[in-house]
Amino acid sequence: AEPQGSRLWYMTSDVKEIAGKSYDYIVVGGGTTGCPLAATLSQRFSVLLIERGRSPYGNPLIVDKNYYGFSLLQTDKYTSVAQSFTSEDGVSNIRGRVLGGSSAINGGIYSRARVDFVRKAGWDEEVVRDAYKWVESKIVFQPELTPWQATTEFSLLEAGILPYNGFSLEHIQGTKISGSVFDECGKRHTSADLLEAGNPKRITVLLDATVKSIIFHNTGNSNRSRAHGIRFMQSNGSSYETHEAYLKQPKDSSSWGDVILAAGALGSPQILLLSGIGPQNNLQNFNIPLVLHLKDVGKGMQDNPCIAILVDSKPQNRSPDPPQVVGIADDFKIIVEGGIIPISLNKTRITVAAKIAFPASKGQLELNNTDPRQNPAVKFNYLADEKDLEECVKMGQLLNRVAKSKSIAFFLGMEHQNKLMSTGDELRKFCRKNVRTYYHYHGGCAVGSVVDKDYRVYGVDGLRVIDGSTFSESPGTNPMATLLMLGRYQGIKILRERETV
Ligand SMILES: Cc1cc2nc3c(=O)[nH]c(=O)nc-3n(C[C@H](O)[C@H](O)[C@H](O)COP(=O)(O)OP(=O)(O)OC[C@H]3O[C@@H](n4cnc5c(N)ncnc54)[C@H](O)[C@@H]3O)c2cc1C
Repeated sequence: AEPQGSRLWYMTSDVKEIAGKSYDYIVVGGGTTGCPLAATLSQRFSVLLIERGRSPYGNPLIVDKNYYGFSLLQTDKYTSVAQSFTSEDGVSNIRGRVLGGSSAINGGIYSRARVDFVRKAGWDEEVVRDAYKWVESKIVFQPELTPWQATTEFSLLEAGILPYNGFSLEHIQGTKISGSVFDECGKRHTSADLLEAGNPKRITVLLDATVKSIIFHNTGNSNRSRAHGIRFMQSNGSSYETHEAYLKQPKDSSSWGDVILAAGALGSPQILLLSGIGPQNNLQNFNIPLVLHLKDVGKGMQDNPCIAILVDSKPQNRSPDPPQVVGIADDFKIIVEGGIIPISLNKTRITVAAKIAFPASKGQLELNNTDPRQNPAVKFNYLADEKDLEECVKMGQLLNRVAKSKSIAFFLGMEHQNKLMSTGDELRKFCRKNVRTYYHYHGGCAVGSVVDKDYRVYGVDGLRVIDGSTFSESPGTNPMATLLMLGRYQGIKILRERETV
């Protein structure tokens, strides 16, 4: 068993211990959405939560704010807590690979989605509110501003991002201090901490195990396939050594549980494809037997285009400082944050970065090999749509105003030194050349095209996807809060569904 402090639920890295066992629910991916989902389902059902990465507990790269950003620098192919990938656009990016998922490596900003996003999603507003509050009572904190964050706050106000809204978890126009998953002692609380709110006797966490595919059986007379279990391997073991775990199958099939993919915007479409669900031609290229031709798996991939300015003129050795203050500008279309980010083990840069909240450009994800541990091929088509390019110009103008603010000059002890772009043409060129990620990528298993409004995969039984891959558009604000909420929300919905069976 893995070290887990005083935690009561069972956690192991021994794949053989789990092989052959059956559970009411199998949640694939112990990330931002998967942990609250597993915790909630465990209130009544046995749950296997299977995660390809290791434990976050006791790892300073994850839990200690002083090491914020270091986990993004130290990536390797199969075991580091962050896995790097480069999209086909040539932009380098990161995904979480640890219990807690990307909530264990991210900037920690916690901000609820607006009510219009919730309404458009068709969610029950009261259950959403309760689910947000459930998360917030456990892992969300009001930050005390660091000197650089206080400077960011003043510079955003000087740049005209008004009004000043003080501390707020809501997504409101202007400048606000946001919630954070770092507590007052600088300790990060990941989604894994939410497992403590479940029933420990019914949760089994299998770490260091990568799911290769879903096991399907044909049901009854119909030709419909039903998920029956999963195939998995030791994450750093041989891909030829495969194990299986199953869903319990009580006599009454109406009380069967589900395999639920919560493997993130890259992981969930990848597992569907590896399991034979997706566009036929992509599966044929890799000789994967077709279970269901579902053309939209991997479609609609989006990443919010970002541009950033370096505020300091050269690398220094400051303490890393994740964002605490957010500017929400241009009628919610632009989000701005500042941070101090390590660029090597002893050098940092001070940055202010802005993202396009609702990009129009979309791309796609495809398999490029059949190893579930490797990244699939993904293209986001950053700024391909002219509207995104024009929004990027506005972001550039806004960042220029922030960089030239008196607050930043005061913090640095001098005027901003770096050359700023000013004309539309210069900024367009700058955007095209320097577009990068804000790490808020999503899509690939969108509601309405791959999963239905209950997050069940179309055309098969016993299989759902619940995570960032299901977003057909960005929540506008930082997505973590809404994904934590979504795990809890869908868990509650499933429990309620089962009550009526
Ligand atoms: C560097 C960075 C900074 C960010 N900053 C912020 C921020 O400050 N605020 C904010 O709101 N958002 C932020 N985000 C975005 C946010 O963290 C993500 O959108 C969100 O965490 C995604 O949640 P998810 O549940 O969809 O996926 P994840 O949390 O990534 O979870 C997916 C899990 O599935 C596991 N998995 C994948 N494939 C398999 C497999 N085959 N078998 C077993 N397990 C598998 C992964 O290891 C991972 O643990 C940031 C993201 C990054 C990367």
